[in-house]
Amino acid sequence: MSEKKQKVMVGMSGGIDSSVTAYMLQQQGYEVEGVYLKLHNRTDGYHENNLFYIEGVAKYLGIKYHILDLANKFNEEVYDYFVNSYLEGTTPNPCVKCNRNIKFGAMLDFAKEHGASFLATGHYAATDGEFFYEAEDKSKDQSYFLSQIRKEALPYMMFPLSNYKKEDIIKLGASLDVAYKKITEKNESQEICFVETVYTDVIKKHANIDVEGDVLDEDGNVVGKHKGYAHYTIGKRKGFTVKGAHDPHFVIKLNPKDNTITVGKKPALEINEVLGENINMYIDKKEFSCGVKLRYRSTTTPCKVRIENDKAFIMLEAPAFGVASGQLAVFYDDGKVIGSAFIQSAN
Ligand SMILES: Nc1ncnc2c1ncn2[C@@H]1O[C@H](COP(=O)(O)OP(=O)(O)OP(=O)(O)O)[C@@H](O)[C@H]1O
Repeated sequence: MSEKKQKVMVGMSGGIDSSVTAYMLQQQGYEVEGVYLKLHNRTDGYHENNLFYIEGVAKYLGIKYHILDLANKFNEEVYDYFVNSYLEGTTPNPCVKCNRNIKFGAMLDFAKEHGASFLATGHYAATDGEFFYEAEDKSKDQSYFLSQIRKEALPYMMFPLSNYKKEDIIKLGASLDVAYKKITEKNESQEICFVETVYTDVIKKHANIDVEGDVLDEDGNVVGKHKGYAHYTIGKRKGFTVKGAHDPHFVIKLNPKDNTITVGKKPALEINEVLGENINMYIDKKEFSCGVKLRYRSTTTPCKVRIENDKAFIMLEAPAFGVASGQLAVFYDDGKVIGSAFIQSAN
């Protein structure tokens, strides 16, 4: 008698990565089911459009798919957090929250309830069930965004694209079937799925952020004007005036209380110590040396970390520039993610 196939639930977005993920797992002999999450209605017909592509793939593969409406949870835990963070003068990371609470929180629960042994996605990262690792394709690596996922979720996760380059996935997809070919011909998805163009358009739906304010130097002197603090993030060097400045000036602080921004020259952006909160660790050590990424796409900086209660005290061994509160400090041991914390402050 043949053994029953193990079931894998695939998070399907209607994009090429998750569509090829489903194909690969079926090829590997798993029983594949898909699940589409309704998270937000960015534009009219948004879900219908995604479901059109999912339907085509599901038909080709002969698989069943589910639709799971998590719009309320997404709104509360990702969208509101995103808007509020900008209004509070910090730089949110909505994908990190979504991965922890939605995709590898509620979607994982759904997969388990439906008898799946694993949950797979088209993320570019790798896992051995105990840790995350950077993807082979470093230019697409998403391990930074996965670093707040609970340790308990890891044994259920699968990333079949971990060893592939995006262009190979597109090529493979285009060669499979017309349903896949159509997906390769549509536009690539946005960096933040609910932001159509720029983040300020989203914030503007909730608050008037176009309120002119003063630009301050590091001593608190008024040196120019800006168009509203929520338009800026740490390190930005455009869109404000600095009287008589010859050298470039960068935003070093946002002050929502009085709608001012503080600017300084490049050395003022230099950071040597970072305080992290809401830590999520995959190792038990309380003191260790590692590399830290302080934003997505930054290089790793060598550092020493001390964990105390829910905080991480991070001493950089080389300075970093333009570190924003609200982003993640992700700890790497070579390509292995050993934990992360949200940046609370840096100096
Ligand atoms: N609405 C959704 N429902 C279910 N799973 C999703 C959804 N959005 C994203 N995912 C899963 O998370 C993975 C990574 O999402 P991301 O937004 O980074 O998409 P992507 O790189 O554009 O991938 P894709 O090409 O599959 O859209 C996707 O490959 C998919 O498996």
